[in-house]
Amino acid sequence: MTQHLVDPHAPRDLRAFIADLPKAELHVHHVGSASPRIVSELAARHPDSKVPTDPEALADYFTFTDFAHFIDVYLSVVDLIRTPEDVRLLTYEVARDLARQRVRYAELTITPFSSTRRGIDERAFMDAIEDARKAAEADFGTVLRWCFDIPGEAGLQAAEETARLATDDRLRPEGLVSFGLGGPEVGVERPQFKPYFDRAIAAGLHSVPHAGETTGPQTVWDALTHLRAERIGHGTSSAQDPKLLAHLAEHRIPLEVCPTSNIATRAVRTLDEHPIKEFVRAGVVVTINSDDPPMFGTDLDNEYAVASRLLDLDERGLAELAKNAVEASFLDAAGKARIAGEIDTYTAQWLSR
Ligand SMILES: Nc1ncnc2c1ncn2[C@@H]1O[C@H](CCC(=O)c2cccc(C(=O)O)c2)[C@@H](O)[C@H]1O
Ligand SMILES: [Zn+2]
Repeated sequence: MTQHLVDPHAPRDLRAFIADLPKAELHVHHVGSASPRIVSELAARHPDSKVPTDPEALADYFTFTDFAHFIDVYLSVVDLIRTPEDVRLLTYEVARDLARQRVRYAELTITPFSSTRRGIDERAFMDAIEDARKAAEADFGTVLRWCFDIPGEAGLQAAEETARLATDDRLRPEGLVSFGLGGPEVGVERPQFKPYFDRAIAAGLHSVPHAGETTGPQTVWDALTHLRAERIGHGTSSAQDPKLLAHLAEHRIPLEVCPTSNIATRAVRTLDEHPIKEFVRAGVVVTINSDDPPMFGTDLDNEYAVASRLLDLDERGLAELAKNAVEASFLDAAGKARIAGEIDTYTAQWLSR
């Protein structure tokens, strides 16, 4: 495991509280969540791949010099997923890992363009993720929903394909709730994707683009104004623009904060320099997420432990963070009330021990 996983500063009993705290995760990538075991199994099936087959060697392979290097490694894992059975297995196992952390609801970001352009049939792809989603809910009680995102660097052809797969009633999966934009931000201006987000929003999907992860606050402004973002993936550079922070706070537009991701991709130098404190101080709604947990040597529980340290939170503060994610989710009202109730009951029982 790389150095990130165990946050040495979080008190032991808070980690015990976090482990069983019911949680929702809103910013976690499908391929990025493939466990070292799954990745090494897939790599063993494809000897031509540069991805190590040994889980230990994989930890070193998942150490990045910069964001571009992260994307290269990410795509080498995408290349391993070649059949609908690979997709179904990966999705079900990701759900198992989420359930182990008491994640009761997750919006998983999937990049269907990356799979269909690598030859996976689109109908078989949709059937595979839906089969896994229904099996996971039945077997683990974890509710999964999908975000389809455009790999922005792949340009408007990828945008067109992603919008088609997300809005064609013969193809779009039942679990699809949102539409995103991922990949490198440098040189990938957000306004060009407006027509595709307009089509997705018209089809009833929620807009949740990445923005401000590796570029400045203008990218976040563009995501808000041109793509009508309801939440922002990362939004890290928002802290550089007090007007943007005030806008996010006033309009209660949540940031999907992924602390360890920002360190692993070198978007932020150290956790102590992470702007999450500024977000909270400005009244911005913050949710805690893991992004690509095995690739960053972390998991959602560890991200909550990191947040407890950076924000000096006790159990009640952590429960509020968890409820922020439930409230910011696109789950129906009854589902939100159920999970928020589980959080309150669990926290009350813990504090009354
Ligand atoms: N922290 C992150 N920040 C941003 N994105 C993240 C993060 N974590 C994971 N991703 C995922 O990485 C993918 C990148 C895929 C990509 O750039 C690309 C470029 C050219 C061709 C192709 C192809 O498939 O042929 C793909 C995105 O789709 C996104 O879902
Ligand atoms: Zn992401």
